[in-house]
Amino acid sequence: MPAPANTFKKRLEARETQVGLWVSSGDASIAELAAGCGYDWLVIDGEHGPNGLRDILGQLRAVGDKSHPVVRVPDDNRATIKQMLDIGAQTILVPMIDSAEQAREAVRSMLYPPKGVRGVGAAVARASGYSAIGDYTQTANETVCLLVQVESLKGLEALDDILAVEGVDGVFIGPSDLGTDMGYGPDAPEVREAVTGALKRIQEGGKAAGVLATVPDVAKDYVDMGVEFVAVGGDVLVLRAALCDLRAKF
Ligand SMILES: O=C(O)C(=O)C[C@H](O)[C@@H](O)CO
Repeated sequence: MPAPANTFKKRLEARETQVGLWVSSGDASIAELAAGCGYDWLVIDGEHGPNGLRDILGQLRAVGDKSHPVVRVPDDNRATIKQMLDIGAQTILVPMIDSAEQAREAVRSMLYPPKGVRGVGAAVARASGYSAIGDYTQTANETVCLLVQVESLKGLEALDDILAVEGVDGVFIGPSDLGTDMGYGPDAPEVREAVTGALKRIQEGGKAAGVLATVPDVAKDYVDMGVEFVAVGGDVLVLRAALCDLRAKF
């Protein structure tokens, strides 16, 4: 029996637009709740959310097959990527990618030899159903999905080289980090122009493009552009706004 198909990856390859949500709370109940709201994908945020390996494991179990969990790792550390894949993440989002070399190393971390350097331990891991999936090691390379974040001026300069890296399935432009590097907030017109231009370059470069927009009208613009994976908000941001709005009514 082969590794389970990655429906998110297949839809990226079909150039469909998938609507997602950032889940930064680190809470499995909120992840489970969000998974039932119709989002095609959910970022389980291991970079800025209070998420360790077991926290992410709990959120993967809570999301189940109700949505597609995209695990954002803290950085491009090879061992961390291996651990997230072994607990069952199929799609990994790697932040702060500034060069093609970094992107190539991230690809190698995702794949079993000879194409990569992912350590073989799936027999005792959730990814293979604790060995229920007998052919996991032989088939997993085709089902994992690597998304890299380009979110600095240096990364934008290297974007064409990053787009040429085989094994990168999608490139996400991070408005907050890119904007800060540019000297602006994420919603500044200068940042929106840079983000939009980068997204078009990604698509022209043959990769799936991704972005986060917490302002609905901006998110709609990206969906209308045909951006392939668009996060339209975050659990923490939406919850706080709703709680403040409710309190203001009394
Ligand atoms: O730079 C960005 O924007 C992102 O990478 C997304 C943020 O990190 C996310 O936490 C929302 O603020």
